[in-house]
Amino acid sequence: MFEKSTWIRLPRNVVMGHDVLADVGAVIADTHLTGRPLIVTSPTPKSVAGEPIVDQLEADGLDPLLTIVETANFQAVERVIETARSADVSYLLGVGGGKAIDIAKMAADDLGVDFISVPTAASHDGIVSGRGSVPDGDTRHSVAAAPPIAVIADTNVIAEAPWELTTAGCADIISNYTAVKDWQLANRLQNVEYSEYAGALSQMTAEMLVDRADSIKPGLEESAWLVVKALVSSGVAMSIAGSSRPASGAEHLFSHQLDRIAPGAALHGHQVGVGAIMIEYLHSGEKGAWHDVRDALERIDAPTTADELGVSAEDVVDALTSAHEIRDRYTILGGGISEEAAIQVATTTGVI
Ligand SMILES: NC(=O)C1=CN([C@@H]2O[C@H](COP(=O)(O)OP(=O)(O)OC[C@H]3O[C@@H](n4cnc5c(N)ncnc54)[C@H](OP(=O)(O)O)[C@@H]3O)[C@@H](O)[C@H]2O)C=CC1
Ligand SMILES: O=C(CO)COP(=O)(O)O
Ligand SMILES: [Zn+2]
Repeated sequence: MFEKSTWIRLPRNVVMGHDVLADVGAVIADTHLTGRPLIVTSPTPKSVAGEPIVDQLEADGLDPLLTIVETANFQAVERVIETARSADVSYLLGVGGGKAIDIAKMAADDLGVDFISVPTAASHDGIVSGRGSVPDGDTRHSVAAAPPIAVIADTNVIAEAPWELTTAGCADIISNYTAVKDWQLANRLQNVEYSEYAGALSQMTAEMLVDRADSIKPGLEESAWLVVKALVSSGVAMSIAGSSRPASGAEHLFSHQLDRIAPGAALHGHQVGVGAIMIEYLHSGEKGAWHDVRDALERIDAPTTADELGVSAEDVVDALTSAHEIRDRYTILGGGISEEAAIQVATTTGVI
């Protein structure tokens, strides 16, 4: 008897392009959301987009509330939940980078209300996904959360964001190569369920971005458009898989460990990019595709070395040797990499 079933949750509206921030009210109306909105944002995105959205919604006769998230952690999720409950909020908007969007989507999931994703930077591929990712003590949780009912990505706002945020988003996409290889390996060695569609979509997204790398330039709205499209596509792959597997393998474990070892040193996307160079080396050896991963990162101006990330050689080796410990996710790191092997991979690839 056939007993397999799946539930793929995708956004109903993906609105992207020039000045679409002005359409927030229209999107809310189209999705039939009623009641009081809570805008969850972080300090810089607050002035770039949070406050203009408040002004727009007030002019539409709504009564929006705004709250600021400084750091992505479970306490922040709890605070947003309390704020929403005490102010009788009906739905949430996450306005900002990955931090604000993750916290808003996790709080919305707990509250059982809808959530709209308004990225102000093309810095990560969680803008569409139904996953939240937050550190918790010595570990990190990738948890199921409410996928956005709508995504509003204003390419004008995103093109004006600092260039390194866009290169971080590109690197997060380039890391899909190793994430998919790790997923396939886990399928072969551990019988982990693998989705051909999600894996192919994730890989194709990385290939399309790399093919267009030379046309991705600072300050260009066309570039913001290309990168946002790729981030949406990668998020859809995660939604199809029902996990972050298509976009998160050992290179992400390495980055999550760096977050603990050298907090705030570099952007998520940049860390996973450097991780992808080394993890590709572990998959395919010295003559393998790690050169291509490194070249693709260089072409989009993303870091390829520990120095460029602002971390030490010891930090890289620590993060590599402990990456397998933080999550029950089988990758090429298996039961762990020795210190000697970590030094060798990081040295051969020029990361340290
Ligand atoms: N759920 C998922 O599937 C995924 C989740 N993630 C998560 O997302 C986070 C990484 O995302 P990232 O966006 O790098 O992190 P942040 O949200 O911390 O944003 C990075 C920086 O960009 C700033 N910023 C955002 N928008 C603008 C803008 N328009 N102009 C100027 N500055 C801006 C932020 O300012 P400020 O400091 O003022 O907030 C912050 O300093 C991690 O926590 C990661 O785990 C990443 C990928 C997928
Ligand atoms: O960053 C992500 C995908 O790019 C999410 O992955 P995690 O589940 O490892 O946090
Ligand atoms: Zn990522």
